[in-house]
Amino acid sequence: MDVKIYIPYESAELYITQIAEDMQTMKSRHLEMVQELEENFQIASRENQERTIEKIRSHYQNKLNALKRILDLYQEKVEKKNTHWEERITTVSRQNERLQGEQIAERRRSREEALQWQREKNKMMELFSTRLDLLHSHQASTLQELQMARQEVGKVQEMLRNSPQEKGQQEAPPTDAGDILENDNGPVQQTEGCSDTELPLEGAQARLEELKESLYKREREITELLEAKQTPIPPIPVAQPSCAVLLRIVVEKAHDICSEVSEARLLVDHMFEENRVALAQAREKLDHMSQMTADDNNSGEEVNSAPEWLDSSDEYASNVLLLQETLRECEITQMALDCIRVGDRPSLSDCDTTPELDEILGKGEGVKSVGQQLLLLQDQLKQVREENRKVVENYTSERTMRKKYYNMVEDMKGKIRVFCRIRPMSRAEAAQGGAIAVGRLDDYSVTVETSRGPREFQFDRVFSGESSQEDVFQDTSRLIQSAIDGFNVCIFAYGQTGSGKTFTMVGDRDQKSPGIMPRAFNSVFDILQENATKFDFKVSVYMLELYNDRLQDLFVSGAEAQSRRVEIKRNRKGLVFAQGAETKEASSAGELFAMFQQACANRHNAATKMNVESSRSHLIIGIMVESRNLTNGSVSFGKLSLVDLAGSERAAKTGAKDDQLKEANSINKSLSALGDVISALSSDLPHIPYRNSKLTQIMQDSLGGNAKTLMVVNVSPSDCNLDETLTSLIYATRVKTITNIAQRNLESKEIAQLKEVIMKLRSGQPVEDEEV
Ligand SMILES: Nc1ncnc2c1ncn2[C@@H]1O[C@H](COP(=O)(O)OP(=O)(O)OP(=O)(O)O)[C@@H](O)[C@H]1O
Repeated sequence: MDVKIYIPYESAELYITQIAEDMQTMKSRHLEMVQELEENFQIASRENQERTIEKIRSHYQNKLNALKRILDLYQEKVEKKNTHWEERITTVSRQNERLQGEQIAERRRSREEALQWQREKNKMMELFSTRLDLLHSHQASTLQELQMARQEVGKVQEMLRNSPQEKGQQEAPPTDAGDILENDNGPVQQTEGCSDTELPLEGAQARLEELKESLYKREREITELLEAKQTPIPPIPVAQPSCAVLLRIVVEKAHDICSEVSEARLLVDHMFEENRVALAQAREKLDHMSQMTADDNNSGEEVNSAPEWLDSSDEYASNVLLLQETLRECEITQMALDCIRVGDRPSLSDCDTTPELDEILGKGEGVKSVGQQLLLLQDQLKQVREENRKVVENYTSERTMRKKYYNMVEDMKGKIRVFCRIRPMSRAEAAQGGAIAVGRLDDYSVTVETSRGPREFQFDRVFSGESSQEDVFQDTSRLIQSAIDGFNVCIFAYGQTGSGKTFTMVGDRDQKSPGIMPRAFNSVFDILQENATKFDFKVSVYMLELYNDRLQDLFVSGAEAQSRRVEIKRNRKGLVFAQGAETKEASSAGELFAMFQQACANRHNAATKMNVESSRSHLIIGIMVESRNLTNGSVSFGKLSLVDLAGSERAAKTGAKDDQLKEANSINKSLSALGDVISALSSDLPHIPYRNSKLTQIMQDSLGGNAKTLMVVNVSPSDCNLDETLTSLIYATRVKTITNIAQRNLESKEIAQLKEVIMKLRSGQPVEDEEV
């Protein structure tokens, strides 16, 4: 049964109002809760996001750390390899030097031997000419006698011809003569008559005999003389001990090289093997030929007759000779190579008593063969040296290439490039008796002899005292192109006073050897000229001096310079500019150079103990190049800063007093501020103290900034300046680790146009509609 409860209207209204109010309260509470929940959700999602970000960050940090570790490992490896190669190079260069020394000694020895040979030859020539003279005189007298003999023979023949006639005349009339003959006295008379006619004949015969005898005698003498002429020249007494020593030294040295240089050892082994094969082949061929000769001899009818082909061909004989010669050479080479490999020390007496060698050398030609053998060994030594040289060359070029690519990578990373230039020893240093303590090892390394042994430094390029201004500039010209392409480029020289900074940056006094600055002026305008069809260029320049911590405009002099206030400012992009300094436009290298000369004339120089024309200020030249691309209208702004720093110095050493002492203090202060900036940058410190000096303020965009920077560290080679040189080199090494963030200053056509409009508006010029 339904029970109905009636609530009075007022109460019901009250309840309903109450319920409505409660519901309203609940709703607002719910809304609050929803809002709270939403807020919580947002907080939670933000936290989530942050956690994710943190996770990603740590992930990448880990990755970065891993990469860093890999890089470190790689660098360590590279350094290890570097040291390994350097050691090898040092060993090889030392060997090379030793070999060169030996070569000189050998050359001297062979010159002496050649002189001795010459003397002996002259002696023999004299002997020959006296013999020839003798022969000639003999020949002349023989001819004379022959003439005489011929006359005598003529006479005898005449007499012989006349005698039968006379006989006929005597026998012809059968007269009294026969009677006479028949007389008792007749035969006597006849005999007498006969003996009268035969007497001259007998005399002629005797004379003939005499002549014959004399002719034989002459003939014998001439034959003897001729024979004497044909007898071999007695062996020239070459200084055998020197040969023996030379042979021993050559073999010893070759063995030393082989034991120290593995490539040489391999080469000798290879040569030995090749020679062994050649020797076997030559022997085989010679055996074969002798066998053929013997066969032909046996098959021939006459035992002693030579084979047909032997008779018919001279070629055969010469082939045999050639083969014998080859065999002999191979055998000598074999012995020499064996000695070199094993390290035997042959002496000439050994050679003389070794029957094997006797056989090879040939008894009568001992001296000549030793000479030949020496020549052979010298040839081989030359070959080994040549190979050695090639190996060294390969090492060097490989090392150079590696460093070149390493530098390129560093350059791309934005590392500041550092060149080191060692100037020649100055007269003052030579007079002080200073020894050379700093030297260039190769294109990239410099070595310093310190009291604790040699210390090596690596740079992007190293120039020695012999390097020309052109050599130094050649490697900097790439940066000038960068300045024109819209980069900020800074080239500065650093080093102790008198180390050659001004020589490097400016050149010598009369500009016979211009330095980087004048060369850069030419180079800028040469590049502009080359690109004149593609770009429109504008070149402007300021030249400043930082003297006693005060910036001075070098385009003005005297009182005006004193009154003008030049301040270092940086634009929004962080680029440094000199406010208050005059900026002049230049349209040619000549014009720029004239401005430079004017500026140099206003610069502060003074003589110090260390340098007769010491720069007492820092010279700063800024060349701004604005180039408008004629094809796309884009504009780029590049700045080439060229800085010749004043020299760091020790007051005591330079002999500075009064004003000069003040100058020196100011220079040293600014340089030490520069040192602090370099230290902070190289140690990655959060704060870089650029503001400590005007010099560091000027160089702010070049060191750790957005410029491409090249520093030339100049050093003296003398041990008198060893401390300063070491300090400079250590600083320079630190600078090398600083990374810049080089950026191109490029604006699109539109921005460039708008800027132009603003400029026009500022200067109150009218602006066309289409310009905007
Ligand atoms: N590479 C070089 N070849 C020949 N002479 C040199 C070379 N470098 C320097 N010199 C000579 O050495 C002397 C000192 O050089 P320089 O004036 O350039 O030194 P610096 O470092 O600028 O000195 P400072 O800091 O005192 O101005 C000069 O006479 C210069 O001609």
